[in-house]
Amino acid sequence: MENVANSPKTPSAIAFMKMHGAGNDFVIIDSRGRDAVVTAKLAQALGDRHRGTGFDQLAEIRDSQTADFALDFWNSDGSRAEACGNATRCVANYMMHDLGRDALTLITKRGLLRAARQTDGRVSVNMGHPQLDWSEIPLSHATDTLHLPLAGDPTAVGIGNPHCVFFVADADSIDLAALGPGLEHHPLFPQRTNVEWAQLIAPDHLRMRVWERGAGITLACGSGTCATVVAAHLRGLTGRAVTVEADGGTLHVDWRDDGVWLTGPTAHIFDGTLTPAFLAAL
Ligand SMILES: N[C@@H](CCC[C@H](N)C(=O)O)C(=O)O
Repeated sequence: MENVANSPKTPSAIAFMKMHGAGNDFVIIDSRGRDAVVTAKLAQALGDRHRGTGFDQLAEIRDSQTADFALDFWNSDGSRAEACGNATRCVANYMMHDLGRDALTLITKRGLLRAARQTDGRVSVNMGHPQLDWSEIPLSHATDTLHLPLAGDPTAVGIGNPHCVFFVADADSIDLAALGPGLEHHPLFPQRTNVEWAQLIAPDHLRMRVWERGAGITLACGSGTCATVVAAHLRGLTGRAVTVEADGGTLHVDWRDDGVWLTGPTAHIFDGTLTPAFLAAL
């Protein structure tokens, strides 16, 4: 991918939107009708909460031949992500307003996804079928993904991106900053992993906290919420339709025959422009 600062095609200023879904916050750049402008360097610089805008993920909207639009994701450390449920819901809502529709399709590294606005204004996305085989998640070697060979007996689930889900008695007592980095970089996960700690409240209700790969502690994680409900159901703790309380808000997951549906609130907070000086300094 070309470097923003060095590309002759790079706009001298780049417009962006700031959005969040249950406190999981995003910068969105709409690159429909032009070449992509986001690079790892731009994501890293912009993700700095003091010298940039700060965000958990940066998403770039692209033209697509096969869906209403395409979406690429970067974490705040500059790494790419295959999936981001909450950013997908936020962008889908913006695009549904833009296109005057209540439903649409989009393409991510995860594949073709469907999104729809509910009558109460919440936005749902079908995140596809979960990956349960060690090689798909991926793990570094063949092992039982329902009971990983790690202290705390977590479950691994792929939602296009890797997740490691622990079931604990009290999610609020977990020191995310102390445990997250070691698990994210554990050799069992060759592409690193997102980590969730979930507490059972009822068979249709969980409390969940998260350490995100490439972003650290975040207030919610859509794909992590999907992975948690899949893991909880497979371990016999919950049904397939579960409300999940994250630190930043409430999300709902329904694991249906056509895939895992994630539903929740979205918010468009403000719009801004990256200045020529910021872009030139990259
Ligand atoms: N916030 C996300 C997940 C973002 C990507 C993740 N950090 C990764 O690297 O896989 C969500 O809402 O799904």
